[in-house]
Amino acid sequence: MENVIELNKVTKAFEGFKLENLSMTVKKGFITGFIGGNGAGKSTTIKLIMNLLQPDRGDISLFGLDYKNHEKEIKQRIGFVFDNNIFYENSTLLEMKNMIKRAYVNWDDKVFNQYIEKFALPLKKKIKTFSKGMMMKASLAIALSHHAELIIMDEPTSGLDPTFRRELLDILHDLIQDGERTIFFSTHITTDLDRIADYITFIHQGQHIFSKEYYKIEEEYAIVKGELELLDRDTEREFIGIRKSDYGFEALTANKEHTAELFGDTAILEKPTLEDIMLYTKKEREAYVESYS
Ligand SMILES: Nc1ncnc2c1ncn2[C@@H]1O[C@H](COP(=O)(O)OP(=O)(O)OP(=O)(O)O)[C@@H](O)[C@H]1O
Repeated sequence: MENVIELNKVTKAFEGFKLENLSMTVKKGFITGFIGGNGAGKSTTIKLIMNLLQPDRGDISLFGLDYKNHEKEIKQRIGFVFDNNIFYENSTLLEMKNMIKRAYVNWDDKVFNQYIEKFALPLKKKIKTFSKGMMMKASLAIALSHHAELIIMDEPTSGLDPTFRRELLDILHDLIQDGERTIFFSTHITTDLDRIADYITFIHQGQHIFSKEYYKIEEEYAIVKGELELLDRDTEREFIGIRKSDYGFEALTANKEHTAELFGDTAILEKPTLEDIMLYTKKEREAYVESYS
């Protein structure tokens, strides 16, 4: 399968934060959701992918090309939806569009006008009168109007109400139907991904935890619930993070089949949410740091 984005052992350090040896790929024709807690390094990774930041070490390629020799070509092929407002507030959307279109060889006014109609956006009102949802739709309309093969978005659904979010997710879903476009977007709202993501990439404190097909997560991970007597040094090794209470324990396993064999019907296995996986991973990493510091 073709990789549209490839990061190979990418490291980027800031004071107090290090994105370390990040290797990941984004597959052509699919939607990849990019998750991680606050400060995990999602925006930093997206900026590296967009060449808005340069790595200290490691290689980044898009469409099999590197920025050093192919920056212009790569940028033409990406539609980037920013997390904050890039528009001039006193301009109209029409004025902004006429300015931005000059940067793109394949700009297509017909496509732009279709999105303007679909999103019911006013072309001649000043941007400062736009709501957050309208602003997001305007960014999306612009990102989609130059026949970009790759759409990258940093937190596109944050701050949007549920109706707008739903609408945006439906649009993203429609966009990839021809198998030619690829979407990569970061989000805090992991339930959004249940609806549309084919792949999930998860980072935590600058470390890559996994990149997986969504359905594999359900196959491999489970929440396990049982009585405390089931836990000992051996069985605890089975888990990523354990929560104990007077009534029993709840834990996450990344080895569902083996766990099911080990505990038989003494424990209950349930389907985890992405939020569960993030929470237990955070717990495990914190416990590890605590015990070795
Ligand atoms: N230009 C910079 N200079 C110094 N530190 C930075 C810079 N950009 C980001 N950081 C730090 O890097 C860390 C990761 O930030 P980043 O914005 O990539 O995380 P994130 O996963 O997008 O978080 P959030 O979900 O909260 O937006 C943070 O601790 C942040 O303060």
